Parts: sequence; C-alpha cells; structure tokens
Amino acid sequence: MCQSPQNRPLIDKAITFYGAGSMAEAIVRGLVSRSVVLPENITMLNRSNAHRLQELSERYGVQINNDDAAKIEILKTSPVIVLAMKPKDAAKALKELGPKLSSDQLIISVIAGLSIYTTQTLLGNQQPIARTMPNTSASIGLGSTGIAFSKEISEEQRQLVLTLFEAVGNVTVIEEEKMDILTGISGSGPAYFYYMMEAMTAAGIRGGLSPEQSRELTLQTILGAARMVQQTGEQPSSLRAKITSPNGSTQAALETLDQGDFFETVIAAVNRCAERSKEMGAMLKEQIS
Ligand SMILES: NC(=O)C1=CN([C@@H]2O[C@H](COP(=O)(O)OP(=O)(O)OC[C@H]3O[C@@H](n4cnc5c(N)ncnc54)[C@H](OP(=O)(O)O)[C@@H]3O)[C@@H](O)[C@H]2O)C=CC1
Ligand SMILES: O=C(O)[C@@H]1CCC=N1
Repeated sequence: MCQSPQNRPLIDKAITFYGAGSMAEAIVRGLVSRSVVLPENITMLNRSNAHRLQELSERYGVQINNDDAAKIEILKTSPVIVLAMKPKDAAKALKELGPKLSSDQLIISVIAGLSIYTTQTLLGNQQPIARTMPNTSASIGLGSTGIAFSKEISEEQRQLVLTLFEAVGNVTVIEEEKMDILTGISGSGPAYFYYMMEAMTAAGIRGGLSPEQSRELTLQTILGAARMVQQTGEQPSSLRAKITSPNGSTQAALETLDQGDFFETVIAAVNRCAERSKEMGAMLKEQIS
C-alpha cells in the first residue's frame, strides 16, 4: 500500500483519464490497487464505448461519464488530465480540448510520438505538459516510465507526476529527444519478451511437453533470469557465460540464434520502434494547422 503516514492516499487530486483503453487501465489498476489515488478521485472518459466504461467502473470503482456535456465539464475542471487515446485520434481530440482548458491544468500524455511542442500547438496554448512513455506492467506496480517535462510545469505538478508513476514502477526522467529510443526499449519492450515467451512455449510443446508445463517452465525461466540480473548485480553477459559450457547445449542454442543474427535483429527492432515513434510524431505534427 502506497499511502502517506496519515493513511491518506499519496495523491488526493482529481485525475481524469481521457482515453480508457489498455494503457489507461494498466495505470489505473496500478494506482487503485496500491491505494495511490482513491477510485472516487479517478474519472475515466472515452470517445463512445459506454460498455467499456461500465466495465472499468465495476472493476476499479472509478467514476465514468458518457454524456458529452458532462464530459466537457469534467475536462474543464479536472486539475490533471491524462491523454490516453491512440496517436491517430489525438489531433482531433486535442484541438477540441484546448479551448476548454485553463492554464493551471496539468496535461500528462502517454501518446507515443506526440511531442510537447505538437501537444501545445494542437491544444492552442502553452499548457504544462508531462510527456510520458509508460508500459503496461504499471498495472502490477512493475512499470517503467520515461518522462519529459515542458518548461511550464510547476514544481508541485512535477512532483505529482513523479509520485504517480513511481507508485506504479520505475521512472526515468529524460530529455525529450530520447523519448523515441526509450519507447523502443521499455514502452514496447514487454511485447518483445511476450513474443520470446510465445516462441519458447511453442518449442516446448512441439518437443512434447504439455502446454501447461511449457508455459510454466518458460515463465519461471524468464522471471528467474530477470531477478538474477537484478539481485546479483552481475552483467547479463557474465550470467550467460556461467550457463554456456564450451561446446555444450547452450552454446549450440546461442549459435543458432546468431545464425538469425539475434543480437543485431533485436537492435534493429528497437531502432525501428524508435523510428516508427518519430514517424507517428511527424504525422501528428503535420496535423497542426
Ligand atoms: N498499450 C501500450 O502498451 C502502450 C500505449 N501507449 C500509448 O497509449 C495510448 C493508448 O493506447 P492503448 O491504451 O493501447 O489504446 P486503446 O485502443 O486500448 O484505447 C484508446 C482509447 O482512446 C479512446 N479515444 C479515442 N478517441 C478519443 C477521443 N477523441 N476522446 C477521448 N477518448 C478517445 C478510445 O475510446 P473508444 O473506445 O470509445 O473509441 C479508447 O478508450 C496510445 O497513444 C499509445 O501510444 C503508451 C505506452 C504503452
Ligand atoms: O505500439 C504502440 O504504438 C504503443 C507505444 C508503446 C507501446 N505501445
């Protein structure tokens, strides 16, 4: 439980999530389950999917609203708004939102590629912005979030953003130009490991293990490997060396990975992710007019 000594939640401001999909839910789940924000202080809004909002309300006890006029009122008065729609929907949403805001409302964006400059220009004002790149592991308090702040951010707002994301994992404050490469590592990164797990599980099944056995063996292996790096403080390369007997089975496996240029393929994937993030940012910038 992440509560202050008086047993009050760490954050007692109203927070509105504008966009109520996977990423918004991951953050909300992390915040509510760790009692960082009371669910009655969280409002989740989306474009039109009332069923989805109902589901979130039942799951987390958060406030929801489907009524367009009420949504505008909530957005006008919320001290903190988290922008959590897809990049393709952001320009229209921000252009409509901007004129409703007052200068002290804090905007936290989780939208991939969307720069602080483009956000402020689409909003039509110099709103205080925290551009963030979280990941879905925030839902279990093991997130990793990169944050860049606009110069308009007050110290109190900066602390609030740090408190919010530190409560659901690790935080790395970076210069904004590094946000694309950070997206390639930690924003999208969980998907690479899930993909690796899918492949290892499939290999186990093809080799005759039951799906349950293969899944459990894969899961414990990746969990143990991550914890080993964390708890021993040793480099992954040194831990790898301890498993790899000369001419043994691990070496044979690693050589097979290298035949597929594993190391450089991973680097290319991270770089392509960063490049795609930049492309999405450029497309959003083009929608300024
Ligand atoms: N998923 C991830 O792992 C990560 C995602 N992100 C970023 O988070 C953002 C959301 O991604 P994700 O949660 O996966 O997306 P989802 O598709 O799951 O959710 C998008 C949400 O945005 C809502 N929405 C769309 N248009 C508007 C609008 N005009 N006004 C208000 N709400 C709107 C949708 O509502 P409706 O259903 O009613 O249309 C939906 O609730 C993206 O920008 C992505 O880059 C960042 C880090 C990691
Ligand atoms: O795929 C995406 O665009 C988002 C950004 C980071 C993770 N998912």
